[in-house]
Amino acid sequence: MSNKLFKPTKRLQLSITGVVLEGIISGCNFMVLFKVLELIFGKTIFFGDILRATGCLGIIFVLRLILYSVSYTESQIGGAGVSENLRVGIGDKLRRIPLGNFTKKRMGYYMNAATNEVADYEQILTHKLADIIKFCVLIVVLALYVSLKNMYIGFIMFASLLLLIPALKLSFHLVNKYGTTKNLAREETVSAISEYLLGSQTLRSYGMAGKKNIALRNTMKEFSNVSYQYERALIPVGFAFMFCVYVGAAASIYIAVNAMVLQELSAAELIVIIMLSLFSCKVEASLYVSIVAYRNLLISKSKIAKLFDEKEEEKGSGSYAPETFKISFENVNFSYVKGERVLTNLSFEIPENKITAIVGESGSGKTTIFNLLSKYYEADSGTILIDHEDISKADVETVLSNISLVDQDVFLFNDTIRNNLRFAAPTATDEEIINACQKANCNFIEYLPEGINTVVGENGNKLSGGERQRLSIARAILRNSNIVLLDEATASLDIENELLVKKAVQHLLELGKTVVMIAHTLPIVQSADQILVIDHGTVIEYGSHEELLVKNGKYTAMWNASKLTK
Ligand SMILES: Nc1ncnc2c1ncn2[C@@H]1O[C@H](COP(=O)(O)OP(=O)(O)OP(=O)(O)O)[C@@H](O)[C@H]1O
Repeated sequence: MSNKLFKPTKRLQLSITGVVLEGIISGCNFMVLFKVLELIFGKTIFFGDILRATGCLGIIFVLRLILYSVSYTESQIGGAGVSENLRVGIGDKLRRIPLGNFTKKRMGYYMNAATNEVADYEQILTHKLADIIKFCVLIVVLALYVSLKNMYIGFIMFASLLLLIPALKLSFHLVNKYGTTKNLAREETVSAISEYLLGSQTLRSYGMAGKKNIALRNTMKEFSNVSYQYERALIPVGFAFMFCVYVGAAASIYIAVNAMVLQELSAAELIVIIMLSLFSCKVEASLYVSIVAYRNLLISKSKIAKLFDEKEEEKGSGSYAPETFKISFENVNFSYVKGERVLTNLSFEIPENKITAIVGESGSGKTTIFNLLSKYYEADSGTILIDHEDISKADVETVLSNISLVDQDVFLFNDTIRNNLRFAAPTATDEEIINACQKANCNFIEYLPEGINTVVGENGNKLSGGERQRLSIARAILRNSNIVLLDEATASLDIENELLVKKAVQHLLELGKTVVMIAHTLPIVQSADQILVIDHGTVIEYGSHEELLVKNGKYTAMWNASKLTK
């Protein structure tokens, strides 16, 4: 599929033909010049000849201008078309890549692929390919033309063209070595910039923004160092190649002068051959630079192709249609990094239509449980069931259709409250939206001048943390999924907001949802039907608040500690 996306469109192929033709026609200027020189040296030039020559040069100029303008426009349109197809293709591919792949580091890779790499590939199509073909054809035509005048000079021109082979072989080796590193450094820079932009508020508050941000500066410095190394490695090869080409041109001029002395060449032929020898040096230099740049830009193409080859989420291989929403983990093992176990033989049951709270020390694996349940990651072994249906047999979308996640980082679009909620249920009526807002205790909407038509600002920055949190619960209610996961949903809230969120969660229960919440503050989990205490990726205690206190274990210790910090 990806090969199809890389293919130049018909318009682009046409524009390449146009550029090549324009290049060949430019060579005709020399023929007109040659004719004029012959007439001058033969002392047979008349005013009419000058007019005719000027007319020919004019026609060549107009033809070139038309071909160039049409080809340039067509190549830009065709190139933009291929870029658009590639970017749409990348967007579609990203939809099928496991969600767990979207780490901060990988984000830079994906962003770089969709922006810089595609732009580089567009350059291959709009400039480099046509230039390479044009220069190749032009230089062969010139060498053939010169061969007709003097075969030795023609031979030198062909020989210097052959010098391209070792020069390019060596350059390609260097491009592969330094170009790949340069490409990686660019990826790192994109990652660092996006991380910097996302965290700019925090960085500013610590006075680490702008030039003071050493990490970002180092990444940029590394990129400019690698770019410098790349150029420095290539310059000697290019210089040696051009030196040989100019020595060849000097030899051609020497042979041509001798041939004129021996009266084998006319003065007009001598002048044209000198001009063509020097012109072909320039064309060869451009050809060399274009091919090396083309090879470098191909790294971008292979990067995009690699993205298209990335492993996709497993398609659902069996039937999956839970009727109830009891959740079971059976002997689940999982590691993010090979050898570093995060969940070990984890087994538990979460009853339907009840609140289950997951507590445990930081890093014990609570969020990881949610990550596996939402299929952001796949378990290494063991089974995760929703109503006896193995979620590994279902598509991510199918599993997520039953789950709503409310976490600390509520994502809101810079749009109205109505539209922010409606994306959870596109067909929801205003009445249903208002109803969900009431159930989620979003009473603040009543005080907004435009009610649900109020624009919430970029990522909801016109709302408080508690208001955003309750909107997120309203979204979950509107979505009407049977399982609601709350990951530290009240962590950053004051007592008043925490209470409102608690009430909203209670509403979820009334709606018959299976609610699972991760919470650090134990008072909020006190009323949960079941509490799972996680330690080092395994359940060490479970039961209600009262049952756990009787056990006098880890939960009791946590409970006592929480009372002390009050
Ligand atoms: N994407 C990741 N890649 C590698 N390791 C990870 C990743 N996410 C979490 N971990 C590690 O897995 C372990 C469990 O993390 P998890 O986020 O599940 O803990 P948690 O109990 O939710 O912690 P907290 O209460 O602090 O949020 C931690 O040691 C953490 O460093």
